[in-house]
Amino acid sequence: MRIDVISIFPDYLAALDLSLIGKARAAGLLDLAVHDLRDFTTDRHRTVDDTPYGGGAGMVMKPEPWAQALTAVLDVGPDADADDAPLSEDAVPGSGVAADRPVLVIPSPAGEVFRQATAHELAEADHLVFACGRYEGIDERVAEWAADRFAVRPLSIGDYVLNGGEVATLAMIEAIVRLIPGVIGNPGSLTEESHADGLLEYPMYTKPASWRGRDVPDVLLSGDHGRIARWRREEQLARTAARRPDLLPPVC
Ligand SMILES: COc1ccc(Cn2ccc3ccc(-c4cc(N)[nH]n4)cc32)cc1
Repeated sequence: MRIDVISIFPDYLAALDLSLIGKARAAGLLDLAVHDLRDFTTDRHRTVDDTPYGGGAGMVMKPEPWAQALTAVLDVGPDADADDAPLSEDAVPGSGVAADRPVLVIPSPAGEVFRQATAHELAEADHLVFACGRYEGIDERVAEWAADRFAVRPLSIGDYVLNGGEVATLAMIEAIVRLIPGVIGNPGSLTEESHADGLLEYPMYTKPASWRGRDVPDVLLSGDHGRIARWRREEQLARTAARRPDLLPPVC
């Protein structure tokens, strides 16, 4: 997988050099590059923003630097040798993730909510491009213009407002890249975590068996794997009902 990130704060993405993602890059499981949007401006002040048409507070990101940057990442990414053949249909119809069309993720408070299912979908893509906006956002015409060459996906990581797209991009890249085979040492853990089966994960314990007067549930020390599995499922359902009733499967 190839990932390109475009931002006016490229240092914000330095965390992508660390830990599992850093190791995946070193192992050749992931090809990732971060680009400074200001490198795609042409004026002396490297201007990326201007006042909003129609008035209103704040500034809006100018479209041309984005068009220059997005064109550049298409020319260096895995699509670079793509001939001018018409873009293929979606690999999964309606998914927006086509066999050879790069996905342009635009973090936005106005985007579709990014969920674990979205992470699985985007982990199948060959090329992801993240456009990290700042100010009040990016001129709307960029997403319209980009739709000819990208599957454009405005995505939100939750119903709260950040100052820009970088934190959302870090969260989404981490959620996506950990699903790539070989990135996580123990892939079995991917199937037992929250949201993997639609429910919240069960409580976890490790040594010591008794800690400050609090004991690990006896069932987990019983060695009865069937009983342990049943207890864990009951705990998942109880925890999900208490904290995220919206995730509970419908009662038939
Ligand atoms: C018009 O209202 C606003 C619009 C944008 C902003 C700040 N901002 C600028 C770019 C950008 C990209 C993503 C996000 C974001 C994503 C999530 N889930 N929360 N916040 C926020 C962003 C403030 C206000």
